[in-house]
Amino acid sequence: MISFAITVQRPTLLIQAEGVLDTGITTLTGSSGSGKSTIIKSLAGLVRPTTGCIIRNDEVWVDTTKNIFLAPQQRFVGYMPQGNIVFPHMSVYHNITYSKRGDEALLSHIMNRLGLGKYKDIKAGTLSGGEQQRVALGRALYAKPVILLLDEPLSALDWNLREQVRRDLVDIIGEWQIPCLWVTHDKNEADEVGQQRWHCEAGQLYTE
Ligand SMILES: Nc1ncnc2c1ncn2[C@@H]1O[C@H](COP(=O)(O)OP(=O)(O)OP(=O)(O)O)[C@@H](O)[C@H]1O
Repeated sequence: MISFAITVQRPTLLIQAEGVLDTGITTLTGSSGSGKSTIIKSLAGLVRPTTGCIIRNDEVWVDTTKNIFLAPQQRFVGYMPQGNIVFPHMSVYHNITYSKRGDEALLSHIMNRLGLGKYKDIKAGTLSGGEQQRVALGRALYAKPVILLLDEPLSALDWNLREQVRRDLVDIIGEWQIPCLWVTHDKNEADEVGQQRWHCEAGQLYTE
């Protein structure tokens, strides 16, 4: 379980967010510029909150009153950013094993589960959008994440691919039994995948 209560001061916006992430998918919707990526990046350790704390079970990731800030690599989060999600010139194998945290057994399980075995030595940049999405998820899972942070995981895909990839992501996340924060612009997508729903507006996080 991850609990947090943070603020992040941006030049034009104060972002205030408080919540608890437990096993299962929590979706985060909100208009452009409302603060969604800032919240996800704060959990990943890529943004330093101005004030507040982030705690996973008994481990303090951030406590600004005590000047505690755990670096991203110490948090073991699986983070899938928006946009270009694979290293295009690296093979699927090297993309997935990038974190060096997993082992052969986990690699083989991920390859099979995501249907990537036959692409192992292929350059990731040559794969289709949906296949690249699976490679990115494979890389996140190989890091043995304690939480998955997905920033618009379907936005780069063609419409006809989205439903299948969405179903695959939901199934796999369910099997891994970890918390997942899934950012999306699409309210229908949020309805379909989320057990818990959050919404961000003008920097303020609301539970729906
Ligand atoms: N590194 C940064 N430095 C300064 N301001 C930033 C930085 N990153 C984001 N912001 C500002 O913080 C606000 C929230 O941005 P954020 O990217 O979190 O929004 P978002 O809800 O994810 O938007 P989108 O849906 O368009 O990705 C915006 O006003 C943005 O300009």
